[in-house]
Amino acid sequence: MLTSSDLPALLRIITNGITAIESSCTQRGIRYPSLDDSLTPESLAIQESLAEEALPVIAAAHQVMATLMSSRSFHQKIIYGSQQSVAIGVAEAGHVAEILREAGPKPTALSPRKLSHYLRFLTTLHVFKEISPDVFANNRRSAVLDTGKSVKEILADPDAKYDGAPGAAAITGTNSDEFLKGAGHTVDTLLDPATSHSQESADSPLQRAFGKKMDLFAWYELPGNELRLRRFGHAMRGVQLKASILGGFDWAALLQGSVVVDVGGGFGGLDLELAKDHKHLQYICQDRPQVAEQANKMWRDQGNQDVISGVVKFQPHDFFGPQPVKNAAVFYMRYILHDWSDAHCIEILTQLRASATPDTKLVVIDALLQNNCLSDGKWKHIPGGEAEVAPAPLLPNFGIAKSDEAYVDILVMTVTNTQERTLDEVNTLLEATGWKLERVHRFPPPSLPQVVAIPV
Ligand SMILES: C[S@@+](CC[C@H](N)C(=O)[O-])C[C@H]1O[C@@H](n2cnc3c(N)ncnc32)[C@H](O)[C@@H]1O
Repeated sequence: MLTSSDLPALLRIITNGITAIESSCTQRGIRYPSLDDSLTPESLAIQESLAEEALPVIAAAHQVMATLMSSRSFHQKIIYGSQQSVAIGVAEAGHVAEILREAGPKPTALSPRKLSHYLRFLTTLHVFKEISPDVFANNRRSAVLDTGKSVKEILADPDAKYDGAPGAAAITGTNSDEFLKGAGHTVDTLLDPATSHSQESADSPLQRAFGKKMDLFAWYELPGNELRLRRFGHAMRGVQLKASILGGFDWAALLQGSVVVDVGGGFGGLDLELAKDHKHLQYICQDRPQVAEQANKMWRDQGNQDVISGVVKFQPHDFFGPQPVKNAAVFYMRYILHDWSDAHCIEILTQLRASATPDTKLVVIDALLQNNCLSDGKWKHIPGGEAEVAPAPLLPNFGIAKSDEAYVDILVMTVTNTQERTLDEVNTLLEATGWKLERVHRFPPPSLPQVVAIPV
């Protein structure tokens, strides 16, 4: 007798998951947002509240596609995947989401004929919709590109487009400019004996693309990169992923006046978010002098009370040098270690350890890569140490449903010549620098996990 394919099992996962989502919505008297619904905080909250239930459904749906699609079509989706980045980059550069929100003919530097082809391609990916031939409208997926500004305001000062806006437009612009230019040089960089085994950011594909030899953050400060630096800062500020910062670690339990240091904190978006809920703490956001100065000025100009009153302070500091704060309750870092090779991470963590008190906690917020096979249970003794493994026949790491970190893994190889890490790899860094892994807080994607460590 023939054994059955995985398709019936995948169908059951999809049916059970969607039934659970629908019945939860019915019980709560709400409707799960459709692709045509506006992107409101309420609809985002509904989606977030059902993220766990959605994971196996998304993983199964993609596995059905991988099973049913012809090899040629499936291969084409992979090799031409970068065309998605190109098309959405064109839509962002043309301020299309804002133009469609205002609905009506508006000036654009783009050729209407070419633009309609990019937009139609995006509609096939559920981004924008074509309501009549060559006439497009926003949908829930294209609305993420909308800065909320008027087209007139953007055209009057294009460099300020991302100031004060949600970060998706900024990260789209960053990706379709310097990141994609770097990506085109990846294979050459990996095959060139002069760079193939290098662990230095100066040897990244991005540096090769621009003909420079320096780390990404020094490069951002070169004359001519002013817009890129500003846009990157807004991209990072905009990636709030609230659970990664407000969930997990017990900020409320810290004593009144405790000092929380955000190491390499950029524009301080996370500190301002934390300060909304935890006014009893003092926040010091450290970064390169140019970034710290820009952030301080920006928030003061915007009248941010937490910055003006000193609840959140910006401090210029090079995290490779001695850490000036000697009484920190918490050192935390998001998206820092993934930008640096092991040798450089050891320098950063050693400086923090040298300034830690016996009670200081270290909170590392970065992706944790999950192997795509069954776990050997090595981290069972650490709370949160073992990631959930998907039920068969799904891929153990939930495939596309939990792939955000895998995408960034490949991205950082392009832009900083580094990789995301597994928990084993993070633990190696902690052990080498006098920190002890205490626990891991994990959240549904896209929120990043928190690795909490204490001084040995
Ligand atoms: C990927 S961004 C993350 C920003 C912020 N932690 C966040 O999650 O939004 C990396 C940050 O590290 C900062 N940085 C790079 N090199 C640094 C150094 N040597 N000392 C301090 N900050 C640095 C960059 O300026 C940038 O703001």
